[in-house]
Amino acid sequence: MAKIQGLAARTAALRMLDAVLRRGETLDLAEGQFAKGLTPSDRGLARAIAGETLRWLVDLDALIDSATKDVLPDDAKPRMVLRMMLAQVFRLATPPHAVIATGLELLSGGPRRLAHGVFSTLVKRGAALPPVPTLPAAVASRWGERAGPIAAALAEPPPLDLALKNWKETQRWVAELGGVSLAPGHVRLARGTAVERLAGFQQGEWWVQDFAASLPARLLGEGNGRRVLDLCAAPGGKMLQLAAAGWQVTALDKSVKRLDRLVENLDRTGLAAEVVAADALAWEPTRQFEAILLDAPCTATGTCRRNPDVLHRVHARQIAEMAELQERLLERAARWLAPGGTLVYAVCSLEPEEGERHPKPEGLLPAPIRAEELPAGLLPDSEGGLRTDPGMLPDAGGLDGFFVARWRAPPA
Ligand SMILES: C[S@@+](CC[C@H](N)C(=O)[O-])C[C@H]1O[C@@H](n2cnc3c(N)ncnc32)[C@H](O)[C@@H]1O
Repeated sequence: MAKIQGLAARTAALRMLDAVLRRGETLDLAEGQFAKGLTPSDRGLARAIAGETLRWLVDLDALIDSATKDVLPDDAKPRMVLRMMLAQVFRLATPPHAVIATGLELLSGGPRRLAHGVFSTLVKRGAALPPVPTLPAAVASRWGERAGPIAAALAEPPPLDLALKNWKETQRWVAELGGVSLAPGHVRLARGTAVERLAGFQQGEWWVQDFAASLPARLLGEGNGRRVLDLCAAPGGKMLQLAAAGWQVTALDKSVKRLDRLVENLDRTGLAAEVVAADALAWEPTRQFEAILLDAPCTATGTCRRNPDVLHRVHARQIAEMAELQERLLERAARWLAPGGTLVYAVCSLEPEEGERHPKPEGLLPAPIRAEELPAGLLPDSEGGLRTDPGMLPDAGGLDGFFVARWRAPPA
């Protein structure tokens, strides 16, 4: 089978799509499972095919339905293969003959003629995708008036954001890497930049972190040696920011595998933190903290530009489950703050149930985020929380969707 060039990548992409759409797995997990044995370029291709198929799924299905007499079942293999074939032609500029050779091979023993016919009809007809992907109806309804701008931002994968260890060197890295900066300590590069070959990576001068993801730690300010608990810390982007800002960090996470990546990140950057592998729902600290950053587990719908699987596998049930877990984590974190200490809560979710709708944790006081603490173009909401979404800062390349809130423990 693997004799046809590029077939291995397509086979992996098909399995990844099946895992996301039928079993509700994340695209990252599916990639790790089905593309891990591929060459880096085949792995990149498999991810691109699966990612673009998920990003444009509604529009690809509309094209397929416009060219078939009988509607193909949603989960039938011919539909899945056709979605991939069209995504390659329309999004990845793959020549049709290469798409046909690999696509039909995936259907060996199946309705190849049907797939060939639908594909050729659409290509000959000059069919095209719309300029902006159509969101699944349930997602559009959840995101309400922000659905349009978010969908517009989804049309392309996002740029590459870096967080710098030393903020004072922002202009140096902007010049050296050829990027732009939206705030001190931030550099934005064009999408598709190969990270590991860039100057400063091996030396640990920066790490990859979406600009929105850098905002929660910024809202804790300078540490000056004070103790912060980074609760749910792995793989550690925010932990590195806190350590670089002079905090004495305790980084806790329950995933040993993700903590391995956190330790690698500490080694590469030469920053320090106490690392704790524990379940935050069971763990108890031996002393209180001057600050806590709770970057809670969430549905991650705010990362839809990079992870378009969230458009299809996150539903009301997952949102409700995450909201309940976040509530329990918030309750515990609130008890671990020293008098006068600050709690910053963050989620990379676009769902209000995981953000704005969480009540203030019992026993804490509001510590509203102020406009002057935020980068140009972003404002706090009327309650002093911060909401970002991919449709914001459109001229600068957008940013992930986050919700951030801040509270304070009463003084002693
Ligand atoms: C949003 S990610 C954290 C990202 C991280 N703060 C960063 O900046 O790189 C959420 C993390 O919560 C962890 N997690 C989920 N449930 C947990 C629990 N009960 N106790 C501790 N960690 C948990 C997951 O393993 C995951 O690493």
